[in-house]
Amino acid sequence: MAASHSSSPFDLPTPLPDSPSRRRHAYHFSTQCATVENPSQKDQYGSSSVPIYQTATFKGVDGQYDYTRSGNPTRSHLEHHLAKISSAQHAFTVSSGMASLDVITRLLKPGDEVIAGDDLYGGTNRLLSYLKVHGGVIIHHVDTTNPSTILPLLNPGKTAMVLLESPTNPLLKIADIAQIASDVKQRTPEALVVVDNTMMSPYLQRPLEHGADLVYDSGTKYLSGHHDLMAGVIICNRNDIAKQIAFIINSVGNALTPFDSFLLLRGIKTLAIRMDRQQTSAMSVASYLHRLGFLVHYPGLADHPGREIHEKLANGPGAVLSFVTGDKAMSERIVGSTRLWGISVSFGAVNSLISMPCLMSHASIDAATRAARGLPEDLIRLCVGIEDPSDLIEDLELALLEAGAITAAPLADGGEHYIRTTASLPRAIAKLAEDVKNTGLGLRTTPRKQENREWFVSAPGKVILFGEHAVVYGVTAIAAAVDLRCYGLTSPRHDGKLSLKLPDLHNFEHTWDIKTDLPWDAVTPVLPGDVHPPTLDQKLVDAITHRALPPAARLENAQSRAATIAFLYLYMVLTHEDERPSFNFIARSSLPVGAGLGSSASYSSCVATALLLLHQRVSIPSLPPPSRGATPTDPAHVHVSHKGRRALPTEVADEVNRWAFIAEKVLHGNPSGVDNAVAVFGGALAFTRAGFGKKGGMEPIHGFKSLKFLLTDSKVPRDTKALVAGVAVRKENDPDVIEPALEAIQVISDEARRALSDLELSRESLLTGLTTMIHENHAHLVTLGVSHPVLEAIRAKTAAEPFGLATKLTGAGGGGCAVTLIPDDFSDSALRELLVGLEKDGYEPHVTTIGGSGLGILSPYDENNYPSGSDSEDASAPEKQPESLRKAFERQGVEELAPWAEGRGRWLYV
Ligand SMILES: Nc1ncnc2c1ncn2[C@@H]1O[C@H](COP(=O)(O)OP(=O)(O)OP(=O)(O)O)[C@@H](O)[C@H]1O
Ligand SMILES: C[C@@](O)(CCO)CC(=O)[O-]
Repeated sequence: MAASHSSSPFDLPTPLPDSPSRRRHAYHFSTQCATVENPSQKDQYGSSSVPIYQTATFKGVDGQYDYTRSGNPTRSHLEHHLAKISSAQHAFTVSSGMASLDVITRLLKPGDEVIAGDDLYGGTNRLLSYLKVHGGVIIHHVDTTNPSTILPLLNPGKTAMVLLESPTNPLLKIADIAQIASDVKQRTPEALVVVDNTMMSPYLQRPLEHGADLVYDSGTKYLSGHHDLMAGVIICNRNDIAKQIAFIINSVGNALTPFDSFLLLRGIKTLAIRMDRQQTSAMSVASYLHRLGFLVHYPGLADHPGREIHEKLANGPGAVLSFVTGDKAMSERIVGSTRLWGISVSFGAVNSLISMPCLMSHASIDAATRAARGLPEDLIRLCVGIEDPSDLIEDLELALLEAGAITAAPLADGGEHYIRTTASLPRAIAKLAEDVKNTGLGLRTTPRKQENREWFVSAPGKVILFGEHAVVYGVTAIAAAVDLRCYGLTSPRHDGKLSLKLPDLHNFEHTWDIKTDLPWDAVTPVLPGDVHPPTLDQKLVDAITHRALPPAARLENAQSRAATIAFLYLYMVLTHEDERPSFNFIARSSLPVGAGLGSSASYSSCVATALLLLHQRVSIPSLPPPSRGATPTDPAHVHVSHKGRRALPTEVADEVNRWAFIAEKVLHGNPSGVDNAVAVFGGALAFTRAGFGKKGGMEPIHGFKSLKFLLTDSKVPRDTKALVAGVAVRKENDPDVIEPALEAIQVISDEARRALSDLELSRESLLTGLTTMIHENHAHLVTLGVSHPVLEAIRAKTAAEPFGLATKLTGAGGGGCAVTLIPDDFSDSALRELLVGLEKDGYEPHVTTIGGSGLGILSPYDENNYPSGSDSEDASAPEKQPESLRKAFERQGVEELAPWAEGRGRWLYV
């Protein structure tokens, strides 16, 4: 055993170049899996499969092996192979996954403290409970999805182990292993971070690379893949820990048998190929259930709360998912009705399995504890195998039908589809009604009250990767949120006035007397619950333009003029009867304005959100008051910025999106709606405008998070409205040129969408494909007449040696920004050189990843801390008041805007 453990994990080295002109890359994971070689342990007969040394003892003294409990050649091969594929220094194999944990927990002493998750495999929980009673070990169970819950429990000198699963079993919760490991190392460096990696296998996740000290796997699952053996694997890099583990295994005598070592080695050869297939099918099954309206736990789904962190830690969402039906008896019927899905505990085999954790794998946790830890009794776990996914979905569909969980519903075109049955819906609806009653969440139907809060809202800009302009004519666009945002802040007034301040637009500011300065005779209000007609009320636009705008001298800037009309238009249309809220609104952006990154849509989304909140047409759940007094630096609530994702209900997001689209119409003339959809929903979307002979809608796209882009602002101003109108004219005049270009862009978008969601596509093929598509899409945009010499210069610069990068214009073009794909192997020094070069030419480059949060609203917790920025209050005792949120907001530099805003407290996101 010692021989294999001391060897380097890279015993299967990249071969030397066979000619200077032909490079060889390091072997990929699947090659490493399939190639079992241990140069320090050659077989005497050259057997191509590792032989089974089915012997208890070895003859002679001073040999490498003497007794199979301590070491066996078959096991050595296996452990060497496992260390290699896990990029680890040491690997050990024992008789089961639980035996791995048993070995690891033998490192503990009485009095030691262990911090573990609250959604753990039942067997893990059972062993920890045993240790608590019989070993004097103190166990703390916490929600590991929130690293800050661990911090108070890290007890220097006491905390000996932090035990994590990610994703957890069976709720698929995600723990930020890297963050937790870093916190643990900082506060209790002596504590070991241990990760159960069984759900992922070393193919998808290698926790040692994220700071874990010890990783264990149940080899019974994905590593072996056939449910024909039991095995446990332990890997680590630290020699001191490896020595103790080897000692324990030898003393306890639970090392893996030669025959099981042989079987496990055989299974590992196909790990990558099995996992690829199982994962792709799992995604299909998860999406299918999600579409039907079930609550599905799967980190591959766009609405999974831990998806962003998971994508940072792992190379895929895996092949286990779970979902709830709302009814335990119904879940039992579903499980009992499947034929292809075997009812069984465990997972990871080539055959698909279905189970109810509360009755099976987690039955050893008592019902009260299950309830306390939020494990639903009706939860169904699906472990997807390698069968044909259409058979799996069909079998599941029949079981759902048989159990009464779904039912056929007619479609408008005469066809039918399946929907979730109402049997479980009344509960959901009742719950929603209860939520609305308790928290005020959702859309308002009751009369408004005086609004005294400051509302702080924000929305991101966007980058269109494929399909700009064409999207206006029903072609699909692929777009994603960028990490630059517009922020809007309201502060109440009590003097019947309304003010708008736009510091980004030459510090434009104006105040209106609501009653006398606005053209109320021209407005037809849209009542709460109604939707705005598809076209703008031109009469109102004209009335605002001619009667409400400040004198021309103050509004010669076309940008502030448009922004003001959009703001007043929404304010007036949303107002009905006497409900005319009096407040100040100020908007600031970290986005370049009018540069093609959707500054108008993020501004529109902020205006729409602020106005809907002030008109009390939408509301959000409020937090309970803080337990201690807030100060300007301490909001007195746990700061969970970016953890508030999915906290804003869909109906609020939809309503904001509808109104942001109206504001966009004022600003853009004929917008497709893609920009405001990204500003509100965030992430990455394939967006198709409705009404061009095909179904409109949007679909989240995965796979963007890992891509790096360079956005270069050419600093050449342009006007989206004019550019969009220009394409319309060209399309009218020259359809034979423009129509084929639009069709070609649709093909590119379809291809990009397929490539980005194809989990089986290699990274290299994805990047090569995207590069080609970027070049092609740009060429079509040139045909549409929206490029600009400066954009071509940026393209040439990024494409030139030594960079060789693909760039296209993004957004409306005509100047504005260019987007460049930065491949994984592009060196930091080359990137620095490129940035310096671009800056030297007068451009503003910005390296970014895309796909972050959409609309955000700061939860209104600290009304007392930040007094309202009302004019009268400011005037009365300015020195005595703590600084208003508004003043602080205005004071921040553009660079500080985002971190400062984030630090204000708990942001709730769509
Ligand atoms: N921070 C801001 N404050 C006030 N108004 C803004 C702000 N940002 C954008 N706007 C409004 O949006 C307009 C810019 O819209 P335009 O469509 O030209 O650029 P963009 O949205 O950045 O680019 P694209 O639509 O091509 O993505 C401005 O003229 C202004 O009216
Ligand atoms: C040019 C365009 O396609 C994108 C502007 O960001 C216009 C639109 O879709 O509204």
